[in-house]
Amino acid sequence: MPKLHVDISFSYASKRVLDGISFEAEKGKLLAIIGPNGSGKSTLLKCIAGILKPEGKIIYDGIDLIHLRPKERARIVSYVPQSSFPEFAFTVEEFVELGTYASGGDVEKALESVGLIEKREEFITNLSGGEYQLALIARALAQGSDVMLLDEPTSHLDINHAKEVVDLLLRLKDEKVIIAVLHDLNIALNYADEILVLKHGRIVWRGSPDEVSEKVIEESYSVTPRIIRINGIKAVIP
Ligand SMILES: Nc1ncnc2c1ncn2[C@@H]1O[C@H](COP(=O)(O)OP(=O)(O)OP(=O)(O)O)[C@@H](O)[C@H]1O
Repeated sequence: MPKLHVDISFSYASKRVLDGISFEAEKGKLLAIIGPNGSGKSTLLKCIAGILKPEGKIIYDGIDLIHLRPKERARIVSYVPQSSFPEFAFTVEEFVELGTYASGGDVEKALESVGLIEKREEFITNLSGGEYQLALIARALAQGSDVMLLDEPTSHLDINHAKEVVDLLLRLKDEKVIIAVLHDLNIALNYADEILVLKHGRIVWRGSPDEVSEKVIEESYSVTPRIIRINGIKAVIP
C-alpha cells in the first residue's frame, strides 16, 4: 500500500516555521495534526498541498510531489483550506466542479457524500458557514485524489455537522490517505488513529490517541487540562 513520506523544512523569508518535520501517513489511519496556534500546522498542509515550496522531500507512491506541476499534483493531493468567505457567486455545483479540473471527478457523488445534493443550484454565497465548509470538502472530494488534507474541517460546524464530517473521514480513510489539522482535541482523541503534535515548527510528540496524556497536552499547549476516559471515550477538559 502506498505511503506518504514527508521530510521537510520551511521558512517564510528568514523565519523558520517548519524545522525537520518527518513523518509517514497511510491509508486506513486517520492522522490528526494538533498543536498550539502558530505552531506551523497550516504551513505544513500548505507545503504538502504545493501552495508553499519547502526544502526536502514529499514522496507518495514513489513520486516526489514537490517537483510535480500543479495539475499533476492535483491528481494526487486535494486540500480543504480553513474556511473563509467565498469570493465568487458560483452555484454549489459549479463550485464543486472546480475540483474536477485536474482529474474529471464525480461532482454528484461528492455532493451526495457531504449532504449538499439538494443545494446544488444555490449560490455558494448563500450557504451558511457550515454548509460552505461542506462545499469545500465536496470540491476536494471531486478531485478524486488519493491524499486528502483538511485544515480544521470541523471548526465552523455544529456538533451534528461536525459528526457528519468525522463520519465521512472515517468512511474515506480506507481509500485515501487523510491528514487533518484539528483544534478540537476531543475529536482528535476520539476519532484519529494517530496524532502528531507540533510546537514551534517541530514534531514534539507522536503516538496513538490512547497515549496522549495530560503531560503531553501541558507541554505542548502550556495549559494543564484534565483528560477523562470512560468506556473508551476521552474528554479533554481545559
Ligand atoms: N505568509 C506568512 N508570512 C510570514 N509568516 C507567516 C505567514 N503565514 C504564517 N506565518 C507564520 O508562521 C507560523 C506558523 O503559522 P501557521 O499558520 O502555519 O500556524 P498554525 O499552527 O496553523 O496556527 P493556527 O492554529 O493559529 O491556525 C506563525 O508564526 C505565523 O505567524
